[in-house]
Amino acid sequence: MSSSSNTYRITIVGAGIIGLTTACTLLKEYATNENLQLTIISEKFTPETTGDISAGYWEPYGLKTIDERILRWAGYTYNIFLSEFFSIKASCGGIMKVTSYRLYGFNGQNKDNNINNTEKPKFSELVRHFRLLDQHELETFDHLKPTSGFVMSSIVVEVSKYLPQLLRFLSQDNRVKFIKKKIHSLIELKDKADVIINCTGLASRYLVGDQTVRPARGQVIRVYAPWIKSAYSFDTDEGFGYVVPQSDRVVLGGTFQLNDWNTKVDENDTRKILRMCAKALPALEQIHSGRVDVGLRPYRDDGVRLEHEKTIDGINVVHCYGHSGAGVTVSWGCAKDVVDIVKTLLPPNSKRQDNLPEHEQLWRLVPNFKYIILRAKI
Ligand SMILES: Cc1cc2nc3c(=O)[nH]c(=O)nc-3n(C[C@H](O)[C@H](O)[C@H](O)COP(=O)(O)OP(=O)(O)OC[C@H]3O[C@@H](n4cnc5c(N)ncnc54)[C@H](O)[C@@H]3O)c2cc1C
Ligand SMILES: O=C(O)C(=O)CO
Repeated sequence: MSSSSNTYRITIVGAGIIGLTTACTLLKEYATNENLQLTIISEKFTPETTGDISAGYWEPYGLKTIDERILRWAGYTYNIFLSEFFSIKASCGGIMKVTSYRLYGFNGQNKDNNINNTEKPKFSELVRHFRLLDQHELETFDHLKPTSGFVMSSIVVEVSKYLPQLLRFLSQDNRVKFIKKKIHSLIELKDKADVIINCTGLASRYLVGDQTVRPARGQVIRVYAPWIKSAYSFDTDEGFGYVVPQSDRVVLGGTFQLNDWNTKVDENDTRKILRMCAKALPALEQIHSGRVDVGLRPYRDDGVRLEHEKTIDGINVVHCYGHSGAGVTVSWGCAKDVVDIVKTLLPPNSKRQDNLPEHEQLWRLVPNFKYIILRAKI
């Protein structure tokens, strides 16, 4: 399997949130493998990845089904992000805990028929402080007149601040190499890697010929609204809207347009997003400008593809793509499963360094990381 020097040559294609989270998890699991050579090849790096545009909000969204895998990945990711160690030490990595309100039904029409006043979303058991809103609380959103809703503690990851932290963490390890390049076929890597990890998102449509991966176009607006400190998502008569606070801007969304490849700003979408969000939070009617971003979520008909494939050319590939609107939400859970598969192909030569919780191990392995965080914080 590996080259004669028993070197473990692993190549990750894609440096979005999925690729970089996977790389960090690999370093944790192969902490004492001096024989590891990890190459990260990507056409684009932050801030040009899909995640950089995203609202970075924790909630499984934009998936045809929220199955056991999604719940397991999302729950694991939630705990990593909310662990004391991670949120304190990584706070300047753009990670925030937010109170989040989800409001169903608009003007009393409960369009989302499978949600009523008593039903909870599948992920309610995964999060802290989840509670259904009572009638009095629902009435405080009288401009929307929701029929039901809930409140919980969620997480916001400002990906354009977070990915640079992961890159710094990775670049502290001399086993890691970065290559900024577009590859046209995995065969190009055949004799250079023992295992390839495909984290190319929507581009997997071309790179591995998966025609079930399609764009789900998302447009968002970043506005200056410092009075908004909670997250809101809601139904309106024009669709699903959301308001997600980040460190110095608030992300207003959004659109979810399947098979729409347009990456240019659509002014009608901008006006619609502002109208929807102002229905939920009328003070937003004062907002007339912001930075508009467009991204193409990697939607996949059968959901996330996370599996090992031995190609006809004998290449070991572990695929991890198709996260649609939930790539941030499931990132650490997916990375763990990907690396568990890699470990069956290239067994790491040691167990964890001590019995620290998973997230502490990850960051404790590279003291500089904490230093980087503290330095960045200063
Ligand atoms: C508007 C919007 C809002 C969103 N909000 C949220 C949210 O609130 N919460 C959430 O969880 N998710 C959200 N998402 C979804 C989330 O952004 C994606 O699920 C996630 O970014 C996918 O990550 P990825 O690493 O798989 O793909 P990408 O970020 O697209 O990264 C793929 C990488 O592969 C590289 N690549 C592709 N092809 C090649 C090639 N041939 N050779 C070399 N490199 C290649 C690219 O350059 C890129 O670096 C949102 C998305 C959008 C568009
Ligand atoms: O727009 C998206 O993809 C989201 O996940 C919003 O939270």
